[in-house]
Amino acid sequence: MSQSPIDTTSAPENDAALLVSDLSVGYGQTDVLRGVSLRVDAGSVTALVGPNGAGKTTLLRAVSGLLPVKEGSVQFFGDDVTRLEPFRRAQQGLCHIPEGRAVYRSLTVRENLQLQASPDRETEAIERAVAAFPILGDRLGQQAGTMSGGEQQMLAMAAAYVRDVRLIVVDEPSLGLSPVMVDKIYEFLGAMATGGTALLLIDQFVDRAMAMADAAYVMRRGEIVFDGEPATLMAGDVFDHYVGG
Ligand SMILES: Nc1ncnc2c1ncn2[C@@H]1O[C@H](COP(=O)(O)OP(=O)(O)OP(=O)(O)O)[C@@H](O)[C@H]1O
Repeated sequence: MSQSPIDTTSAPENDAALLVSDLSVGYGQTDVLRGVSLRVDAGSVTALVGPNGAGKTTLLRAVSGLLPVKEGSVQFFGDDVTRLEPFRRAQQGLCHIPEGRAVYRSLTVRENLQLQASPDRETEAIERAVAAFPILGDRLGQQAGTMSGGEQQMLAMAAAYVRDVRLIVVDEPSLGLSPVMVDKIYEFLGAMATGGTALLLIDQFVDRAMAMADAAYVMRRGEIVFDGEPATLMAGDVFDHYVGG
C-alpha cells in the first residue's frame, strides 16, 4: 500500500494528463484543500473517493479553473495551467462535467450540443453525440430541461464527446439515476477511456468507479490519505479504514 507520501514525480511529467502539486484551495478565509497532490496518467482512469465534505468537488473545481488556487500548481499535459482561465483549459482539452445535470435547461438538445462544439463543427458534434447516446437523436428539438434526469445527464456527458477532449473530470455522474442509466453512463465513460481519454472520476458508487479505475485516491478533510491500486483499497477493511464505514 502506498498511502503516503504521494509521489507525483515517479514518471516524466509529460506522461501525466493531470499533475496537481501541493494544492491549497479555499472559500474566503476558509481553507478546504491543504497540500493536495494527485496525478492522472495520460490515457488512464483515476477514481477519487472520500466522505461527504472531504473536498473532492473543490479539487475538481480548482483543476478546471473555477476556483482560484492559493498555493501549489496544476499541470495539464506538462503545461502549467494554474492561473489559466477555465475556457482556456477547456480549449486545451480539459472537460469538466460537474455534479447535477449540467445542461442549459431552456435550450433545446441541439442548441446545447452546438454550444459545446468547436466552431464550424456543430454538425459533426451532433452526429457524434447521437452515436454515443441514440436517445438524444430523438430529442434534438426538445427543451433540455423537460427531459428525464438520465437523459439530461447523457446530454451533459455528451459535452465530453463533441469536441477533442484529452481529460474528463467528472463529478458524481450517476447521482440520482436508475441502475439502467448508471450502466449507460459507465458504458460511455468506459468507451472514452478505451479511446484513450484520461478520466478523473468521483462517484459514490465506489464499486463501479473502482472497477474501471487504474488508480485510486482517498481524500479526507481536505487531504489525500491514500493513493494506490483500486484493488488494494477495496481489499479487506482498507476502504473502511480510510473512508469510514
Ligand atoms: N461555495 C462554498 N463556500 C464555502 N464553503 C464551501 C463552498 N463549497 C463547499 N464548501 C465547503 O468545502 C468543504 C468541501 O466541500 P466539497 O463539496 O468540495 O466536498 P465533497 O468531498 O465534494 O463532498 P460531497 O461528497 O458531499 O459532495 C465542505 O466543508 C463544504 O461545506
